[in-house]
Amino acid sequence: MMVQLQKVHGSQNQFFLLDQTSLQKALSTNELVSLAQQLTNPQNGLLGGADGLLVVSASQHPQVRGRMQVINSDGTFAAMCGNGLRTVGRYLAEKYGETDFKVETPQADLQVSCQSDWAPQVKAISVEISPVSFQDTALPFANLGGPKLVNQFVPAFADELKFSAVAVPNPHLISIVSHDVLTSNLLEKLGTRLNQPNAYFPDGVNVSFAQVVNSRHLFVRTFERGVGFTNACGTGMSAASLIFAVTNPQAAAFEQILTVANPGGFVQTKVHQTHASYWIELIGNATITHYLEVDEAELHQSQPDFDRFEVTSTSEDAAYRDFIAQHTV
Ligand SMILES: N[C@H](CCC[C@H](N)C(=O)O)C(=O)O
Repeated sequence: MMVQLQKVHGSQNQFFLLDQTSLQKALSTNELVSLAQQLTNPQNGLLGGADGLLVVSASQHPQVRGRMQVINSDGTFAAMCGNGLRTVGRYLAEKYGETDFKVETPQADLQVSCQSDWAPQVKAISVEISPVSFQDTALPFANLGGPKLVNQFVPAFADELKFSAVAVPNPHLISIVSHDVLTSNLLEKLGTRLNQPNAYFPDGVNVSFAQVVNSRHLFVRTFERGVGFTNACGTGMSAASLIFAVTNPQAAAFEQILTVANPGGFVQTKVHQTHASYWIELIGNATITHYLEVDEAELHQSQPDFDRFEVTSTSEDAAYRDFIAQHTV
């Protein structure tokens, strides 16, 4: 039986998307991991590979439209994916003809809301990034001087930078840096080191450097856990927005739309503070670049033959790139 997958991106953070409910026999966890690693491989994957595989399945939770699982290109599962949730949100909105609903993720059912198109063929989705925790056990992290790390020097990581660690709920290490540090090789060195066996982040960590352009505009680069450098990391940009708001009270950034640029374009964030907790709204594109048709049996193969995938390109990626070129921030 022929089934359809999508290749999608949020701010050029690229994924394959598979709806398990479209299969006669859902893929097992091992099959999903193997498929993710092969599809996304930049050398011999499909369409130049991707940063991960988004797996949609039915949710057993009431009033929830579907469930999202995130598999990084190295085969590890992630607790959350902001750019990916926007594309899953669009997929479910079009599947069910709805604009506002919740999507089940490992730690929370999160709100998704379709926005007005940012431009012709540039669909925009708002997603809830939550839960947020600064607790060491939530990332987890250790050996960083206590159960929380907020805006502290960490000489073991870099001589003159302050770092914050936060789970949204996937793990993030954030530093607000100068343009020179942002463009140095420090991010790659630190990201690589903290995603190999290390004394601080046993499960790895997404590492982001954020440059403050002004009080409503950041630029964020991320070295992702389980992937490496990506064009954008939705949870990384959300976490960086939170750290900016928390550590720069004079900017009065809470409840304000922030523009967060990245190598793949830009998104908008809004950091919400409710009593002693936070959540972040992430708004950005949800672009379908290709539709893929393949016999379901191929997906169950240990080494799928990508020549058997019928690929149809859309014109959405060109529309997105035009939009970004006209709105470079
Ligand atoms: N690499 C991340 C998952 C993907 C996050 C990123 N692509 C996003 O848009 O949030 C992790 O293992 O925590």
